[in-house]
Amino acid sequence: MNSTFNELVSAVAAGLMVRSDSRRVRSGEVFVAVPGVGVDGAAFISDALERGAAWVVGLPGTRLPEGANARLVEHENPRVALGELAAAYFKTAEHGQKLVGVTGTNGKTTITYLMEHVLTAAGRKVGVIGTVNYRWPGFVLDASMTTPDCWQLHEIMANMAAAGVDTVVMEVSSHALDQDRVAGLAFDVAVLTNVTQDHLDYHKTMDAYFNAKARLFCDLPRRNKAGIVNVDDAYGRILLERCPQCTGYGLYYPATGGNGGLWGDIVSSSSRGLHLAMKYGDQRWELRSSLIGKHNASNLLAAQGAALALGVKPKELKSLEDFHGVPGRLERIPNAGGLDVFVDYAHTPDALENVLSCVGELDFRRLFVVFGCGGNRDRTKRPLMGEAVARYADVAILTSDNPRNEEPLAIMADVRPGLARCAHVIEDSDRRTAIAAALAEMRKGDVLVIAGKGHETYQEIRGERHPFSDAEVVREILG
Ligand SMILES: CC(=O)N[C@H]1[C@@H](OP(=O)(O)OP(=O)(O)OC[C@H]2O[C@@H](n3ccc(=O)[nH]c3=O)[C@H](O)[C@@H]2O)O[C@H](CO)[C@@H](O)[C@@H]1O[C@H](C)C(=O)N[C@@H](C)C(=O)N[C@H](CCC(=O)O)C(=O)O
Ligand SMILES: Nc1ncnc2c1ncn2[C@@H]1O[C@H](COP(=O)(O)OP(=O)(O)OP(=O)(O)O)[C@@H](O)[C@H]1O
Ligand SMILES: N[C@H](CCC[C@H](N)C(=O)O)C(=O)O
Ligand SMILES: [Mg+2]
Repeated sequence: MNSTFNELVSAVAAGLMVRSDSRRVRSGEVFVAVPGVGVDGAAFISDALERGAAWVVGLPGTRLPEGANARLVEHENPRVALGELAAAYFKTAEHGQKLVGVTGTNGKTTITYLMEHVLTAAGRKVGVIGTVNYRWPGFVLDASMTTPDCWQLHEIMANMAAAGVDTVVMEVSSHALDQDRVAGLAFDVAVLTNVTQDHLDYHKTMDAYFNAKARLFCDLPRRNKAGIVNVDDAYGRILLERCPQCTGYGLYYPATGGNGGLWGDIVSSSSRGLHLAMKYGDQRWELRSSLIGKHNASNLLAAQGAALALGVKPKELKSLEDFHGVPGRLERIPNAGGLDVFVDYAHTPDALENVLSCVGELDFRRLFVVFGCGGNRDRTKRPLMGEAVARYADVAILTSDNPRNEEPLAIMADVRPGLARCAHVIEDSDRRTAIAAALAEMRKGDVLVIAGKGHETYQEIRGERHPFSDAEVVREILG
């Protein structure tokens, strides 16, 4: 029997459970057949029916097997249907939470931490969903993905609402946008950091990658919500042309004239941090931060722009001066050896360029960089990551990141051409002994950046996650 989507929404709002994995369906429930990236959920409709599904949502043209005792709802996008059903089940729109989405190749996690800090200081109760974890006051859940799947997302927001969270700040990955994981959510503020090479294994072209990110902004103008877009980035400028209602942010306002948008001037930048001067309309204010590097100046601007859009006053932004860093992002690892060691999450060419150019400006003798590239992800970024390292490193130690299901030595071979211009390269596919080799080679006055895995507490090899932390390994070796 065919039924309408509205009938189903009402039933779900009244407590009917929805599943997108046939293996989890129980008697009387709804099965949404999602056309997946790997497989087509429609192939599991029979399985769902055998387990007692009473409703099936599928693409137009979906047929139920002869004699099936279930109601069929056709929907042109079952992923969007799933999001709307999740919103109905968890009553997402009724929570009245403000929702901020941060997208872009690099800087998302950093900006969500900065926003959590400044909004909390301004008296909000904040929940954060992103790469490191999903958290709100009194709760921390392990994150398996940067942007969880749609049902889990609505469920987390409902749990946050029950705990009194009034503002949710989340990272929205390009995969999530492409797969409608944020369907059924209404963003109040969306932020674009930058679009540089990553994830071409999935999106194939930079334009497709950008267009996935741009989807976060499409619906904002219609609902009169705010977009905060980095105009120092070429794709950011394209987005601002497409959505001129968005607010641009950028560094170097004296050079641009500083009209419109939020502009930040780097008054000074050193190993002790940043001193920024902001201009927003006719308002001006300054900020000092212990975060270092131009990329963090940009992240600070983005966080301030989004906070302003949520009604935070410029003078309340001062609380950012007490923010002292994100786990695994240029995190200094104090050690008994007294060596300058940083762990960072740079795993794209642009992130390496940014973090190494910023460390490169510090006062040191030689720069050591331990890095590798993730397996089963964009192969074409590998030599470019090598080139970024070669531009700055005196000694490059090429090793494994998360090889996943690829051969570690094959991944390293993809990176190697990029390192051609680096005078001193050490190769060791074992990340622990690679770090040990770097530490053994270092002398006082040298600095080491261990890039790529940041906060991660595992290494994924042949599909299995083994406990591994760059920071712990340094402490184990140096005491
Ligand atoms: C390639 C990719 O992104 N896949 C994601 C996608 O999978 P999918 O829905 O297409 O799943 P599928 O395996 O093709 O199956 C299709 C449907 O059949 C169903 N099924 C399957 C088997 C069965 O017996 N019965 C059944 O009903 C499945 O439940 C699913 O609904 O949707 C799933 C639900 O949201 C995600 O969990 C899954 O993420 C995979 C695990 C993943 O590793 N994704 C990574 C690449 C990712 O998304 N990373 C980003 C971070 C990127 C960044 O740093 O910027 C992230 O947000 O974490
Ligand atoms: N604004 C920025 N521009 C370029 N590189 C940046 C910027 N901010 C941070 N980075 C670099 O990128 C790394 C990752 O930063 P962060 O975790 O904030 O980004 P992300 O977008 O959340 O990444 P992911 O997609 O992996 O979750 C940092 O460790 C740093 O090396
Ligand atoms: N969210 C990122 C994390 C990459 C982290 C890096 N350590 C790697 O494994 O490549 C991704 O899925 O591309
Ligand atoms: Mg992140």
